[in-house]
Amino acid sequence: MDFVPNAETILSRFDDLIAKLEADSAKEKRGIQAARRKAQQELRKQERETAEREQVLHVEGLVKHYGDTVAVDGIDLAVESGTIFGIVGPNGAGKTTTLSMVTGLLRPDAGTVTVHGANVWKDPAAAKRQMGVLPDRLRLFDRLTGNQLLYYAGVLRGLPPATVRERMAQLSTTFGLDDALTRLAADYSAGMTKKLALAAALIHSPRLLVLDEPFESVDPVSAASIIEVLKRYVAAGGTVVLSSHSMDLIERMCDSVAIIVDGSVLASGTVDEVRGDGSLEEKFVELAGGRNVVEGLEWLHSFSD
Ligand SMILES: Nc1ncnc2c1ncn2[C@@H]1O[C@H](COP(=O)(O)OP(=O)(O)OP(=O)(O)O)[C@@H](O)[C@H]1O
Repeated sequence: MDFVPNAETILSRFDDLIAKLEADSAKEKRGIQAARRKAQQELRKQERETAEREQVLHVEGLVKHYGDTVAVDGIDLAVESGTIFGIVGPNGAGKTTTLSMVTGLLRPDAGTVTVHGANVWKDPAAAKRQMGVLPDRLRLFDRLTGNQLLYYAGVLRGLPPATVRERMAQLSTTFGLDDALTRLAADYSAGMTKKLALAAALIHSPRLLVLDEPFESVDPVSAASIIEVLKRYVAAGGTVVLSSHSMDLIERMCDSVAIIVDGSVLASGTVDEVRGDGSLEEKFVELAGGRNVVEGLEWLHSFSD
């Protein structure tokens, strides 16, 4: 006779089965949770690495005093690779002082600057190797010709002479300097000097370009060529930090912007974030304290002769 389990036995088997399923699923759940934790750790690690890799320039707490004048008052900046970062601000705001400290030309009173992880003041050789710099009020060796200046800029950066000559030819054509290269730098116009210095800053194809007012004195056609060169450079992974008084150029070419007033960053972010609903110029005027009221110049309206 076949054994027929009674209802109690059947219930008890169901309970066993449910308990087993619950134990299995708890075990499975623990396994899945552990796998998720591992994936999350991996993701955080990747995010950290990406953030470190992408931050080409990191400026923290930069300060510079000239006697009683506080030129730079605790500036922080973070610039990602493959972007153009614009610095704007009124005259005397501290832009040149900031960029001079970023490039290792001026020692800060406080703060740190790192370029691709290299501290500009602790490991200047490693940091400067990665930078191309167009300083403000630049002085060229003006008894040299344009050709000689570009050649020395290239070989001093360790490039083979043949490579330097090839790049010189391409840069001078791009910047419209072909006819000027045999002339002494002393005889260059302000705009030509700027373009020659920019070519010298680019010749070793640095990872980071720091350009203090690259468009000052430059004609619109040359400015368009410079913008084109810079855009292609960042598309290939290069990074540009530049200062300018042209809000139009900054809006057209920059990914991010910082507005500096009285040595402090009053706004920074993407160009869209900073300008909000208005134009960048409106935001600039608002943060810089508005336009000066012109009074007391009536004498200028009556002529002395
Ligand atoms: N070598 C110096 N000695 C004394 N004061 C200085 C020196 N260099 C700059 N300053 C002062 O530091 C402040 C910031 O000057 P900085 O040249 O950085 O301004 P900026 O934003 O580049 O101005 P601009 O748009 O006119 O070029 C100004 O008050 C300036 O007078």
